[in-house]
Parts: sequence; structure tokens; C-alpha cells
Amino acid sequence: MSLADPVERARLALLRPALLREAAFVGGEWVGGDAGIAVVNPATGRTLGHVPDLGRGDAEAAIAAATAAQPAWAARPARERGLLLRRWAELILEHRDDLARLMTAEQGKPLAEAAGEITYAAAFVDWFAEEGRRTYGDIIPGHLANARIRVEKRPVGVVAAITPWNFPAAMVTRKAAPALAAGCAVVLKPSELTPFSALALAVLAEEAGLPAGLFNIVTGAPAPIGDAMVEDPRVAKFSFTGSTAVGRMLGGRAMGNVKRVSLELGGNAPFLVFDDADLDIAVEGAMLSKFRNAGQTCVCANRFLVQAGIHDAFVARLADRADALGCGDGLAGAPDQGPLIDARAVAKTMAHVRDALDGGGRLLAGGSVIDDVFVRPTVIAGVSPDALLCREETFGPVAGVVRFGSEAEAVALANAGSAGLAAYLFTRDADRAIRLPEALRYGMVGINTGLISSEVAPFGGCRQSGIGREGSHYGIAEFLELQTVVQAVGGA
Ligand SMILES: NC(=O)c1ccc[n+]([C@@H]2O[C@H](COP(=O)([O-])OP(=O)(O)OC[C@H]3O[C@@H](n4cnc5c(N)ncnc54)[C@H](O)[C@@H]3O)[C@@H](O)[C@H]2O)c1
Ligand SMILES: O=C[C@H](O)CS(=O)(=O)O
Repeated sequence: MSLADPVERARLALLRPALLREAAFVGGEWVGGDAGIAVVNPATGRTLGHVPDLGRGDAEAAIAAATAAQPAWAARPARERGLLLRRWAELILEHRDDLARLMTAEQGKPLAEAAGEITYAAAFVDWFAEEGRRTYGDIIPGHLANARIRVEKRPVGVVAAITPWNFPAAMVTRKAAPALAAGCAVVLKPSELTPFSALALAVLAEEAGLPAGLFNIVTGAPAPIGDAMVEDPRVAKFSFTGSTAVGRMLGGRAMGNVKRVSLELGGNAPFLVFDDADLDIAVEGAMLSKFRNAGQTCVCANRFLVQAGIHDAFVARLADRADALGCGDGLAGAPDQGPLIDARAVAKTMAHVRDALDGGGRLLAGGSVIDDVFVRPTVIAGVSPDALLCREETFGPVAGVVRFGSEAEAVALANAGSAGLAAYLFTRDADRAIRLPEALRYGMVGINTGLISSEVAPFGGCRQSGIGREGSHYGIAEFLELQTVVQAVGGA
């Protein structure tokens, strides 16, 4: 029996209430329906529902189910796997409104953003439904007259995956879709803060006909489940999305057990605006890159580096636009921005604000909190390059602006620190648009755009922002092994 707040539950108003599952999904069975971990709506503080607090043994049971189911799945033609994945994508889109409401309730983002994420999540499933049919191998001319050599691509087997709270649907399908398309089986632990989106995706995967054991969702306190994932010898691949600190710890343990590892970690994106930039395009790009998901995305602009000639016009326009954004509960009206995920996130964001102001920054917009959970979109000019928000990932709606002079100074500022996920560059100088990405140590660079993420392009970082890529035809390689077959013909 759920201990959810009745008001919170009623507000959900799902057309299909069965999509809200207060259970984990192991071996094709819905398990552990008793109250375990409360899931709270960050906008209201009210309990939305509970998920089971499963432990290491349950995670190992899921790994066993995945191990049992994977060979038959891999043996099916890629086209058959693709048809089933396409059906899953169709069901996700058919239930987009309900999935969006569920996401807004547990994560906080406005409904329009949540619906956009559902479309994005379905796009990965749709993309890899096809990509699984293109895992081509090679035929290599033999090194000896009687040698025939071929290279085949085989699914790695059982994949253990851990995902974060900020994109509770898309981060799930960005891993599960390529893994399943490749012929693997998946055991996934969603964030305990936002498990319902992942569980609803499992409801629809089951409905699409995905055989039992191929897609398992294990909910609960992170550590014991993570321990099983990085230690169990049946797990061939560990795929993590989350903070750099946790990813390094878990990824290192997984690598220590010689597992394949993909890490999608933290960012600290520089946003460079040169004097020759189109001001309207730069401000629009800044709004999209900074304030999407209340600044809680790994590729959000984290520090703005603006050349002296355009600086004053840019900060004035940005402050006006930020000031016009409304904050509120995503299920009540249509606010531009929802709450941060929890009190710890608010505290860290405001610590960055205070630090920037104490270091000489000038507050141009925002800078305060509403109802303890909504951080007003904030713009601070005159920020020191030594400020916390220049060195750490803020993960909140704060735009700190540093003025620079020369291009060389901008590149040095941009490459400072250890993150290497995303960077942005606004310029109308064609040579500079070629020259700068070569100098910027980041896995992804947006030029005259603040939106760089899609299912078709490889997503990922270098340095301390991760290992590997997700999405695009590069994304399925993470779940494939190469097998070189050398055959002697003619008996010898
Ligand atoms: N690079 C990317 O693609 C990408 C995408 C989204 C988020 N992120 C990053 O994720 C972070 C925000 O997400 P978060 O707060 O959920 O990160 P987090 O590292 O705190 O948690 C991520 C996941 O790891 C789990 N986890 C935490 N400690 C664990 C442990 N000891 N053992 C096993 N699992 C454990 C959590 O339960 C969650 O499911 C930010 O740094 C953001 O930049 C990166
Ligand atoms: O938080 C980072 C995610 O990857 C979100 S997105 O892919 O940039 O939309």
C-alpha cells in the first residue's frame, strides 16, 4: 500500500496510472512493492510514492536473469531486435504526456522540458533500432597465402548501468537502447531521486514484447547495488553517468575487474563570446545553454567568457532575459524554470553566487531563492577567473561572466580546470570557428549554438569528464567486442 501524499498523487492525473510503478523490475517480474525509499516532488516536498530498497542480493538476481536471457536475445536477427525496439519507441511516444507528468513530478523540470526529454529518450531507441543492423565486421587480406581473416562484432553480454536524476528518461535509453540493439542484456540502477521514469520505461518495454530478463531496473540505496555491478564476474560492461567523483570511484573498481567501462561525468562548460559575434544569437544560445533544466545539465554553460568590446551589451541583454524567466511548480501552470533537485543543490548554487559576489562580482539579475527550492535565474558580471563557479560545476541557474581581451587569453581561461565535456563559441569569424575547436580541450564544441545534444552525434567528454561516447553510430561500439577469426584453408 502506497504511503504517497494523496494530493501529490491526485495531481499526477495520469491517463494510465499503471505507468507509476512502486516496484523494481527483475527477471520480468515486478518485485518488492513494500515502501522502501520515498520519492519526493522537489517543487512541493510532498511524497510522490516509494520504491523498494533492494540490496546486493537482488542486484545479483537481476544479473543472473540478464545472464540467462542474453544468449537467446543475441541469437535473434538484428532486424528482429530492431522491430521490438521500434515498438518500444512508439509506445514511449504514445505515452509522452503521462511520462512527462511523471518526470516533472519527480525531477521538477517544467512539463514542456519533460515532454522534450521523452521525445529525446525515444529518439535513442528509434536510432539504435536501426543501428543494430549495421554492426558490420571486416574481411582482411591474409598475411599468408592460405590465411583467411575476418573480424566479427559480438555483443559484450551483460551490461550494468547507473544513471543520474537530471535526465531520468533520456540517460536510461541512451544506454539501454544501444546495449539491447547490440544483443546485450541490461541491469540498470536509476537515481533514487527519480526512479519512476525508468520504471515507466520498463513497463513499456515489457509491453513492447522485450523478453524477461533483458531489461532489469534495480532500485535502492546505491552502494550495495553498485558493488554488485562492479564486482560480479558475469557483468561484462559497466556504464555510468553521473558525477566525476562517483564515476571515478566506480569506474576504477570496474576496470580493476577488467570490465569494459564507459563514463559520462561532470562538466564545467566555458561559453566564449567574441566581439564579432551576433549578439542576438549569442544571448539566445546563452539562455538555452545556461537555463535549460534550471542549469542542471552536464553541458550547461558554467562560466561565460566575453570579449571586452561586446561585454556590456551582452551582459545587459542576458540579465534582461534572465530576469524575465518565471519560476514555479512544473505541474502548476507553465513556468520557465522549475526547482532544483534538493536543498543540497540550492545550497551549493547559492554558495557559488556568494563567492562570486564576494570576489568582486556585480549582481545583474536574480541572486535569491523562492520557497527554499527555486533559485531565480542569476547573472553576475565582473566575476574573477578564480571564482568557485569558474572551477566547479555549479549545476544551477547562475551565469557568471568573466571579461577577456585577446583570443589567446580566452583559450587559456577556457581550458583551465580538469573538465572536458562541452564548450561553446560565438563568433562570425570563419577562421576562428575552425581554429578554436582545435585549441579547446573538450569532447563537444557548439559554434553559434547553445544546443549540441542529439541522438545522431557522439556525446561525451575527455579529461575528467569521461571515457567513451553515447548516441550516434559510435554509441553502439561501447557494447560490442571484436573477434578476429584467422582460418587456414587447404588443410595446412
Ligand atoms: N556526461 C554526461 O552525459 C552527464 C549526464 C548527466 C549528468 N551528468 C553528471 O551527473 C551529475 C549529476 O547527477 P547526480 O547528482 O545523480 O550524480 P551522482 O554521481 O551523485 O549520482 C549518479 C548515480 O550514481 C549513483 N551513485 C552515487 N553514489 C554511488 C555509489 N557509491 N555506488 C553506486 N552508485 C552510486 C546515484 O544513485 C545515481 O544513480 C553531474 O555532475 C552531471 O554533470 C553527466
Ligand atoms: O546532463 C546532460 C545530459 O546529457 C543532457 S543532454 O543530453 O545535454 O540533453
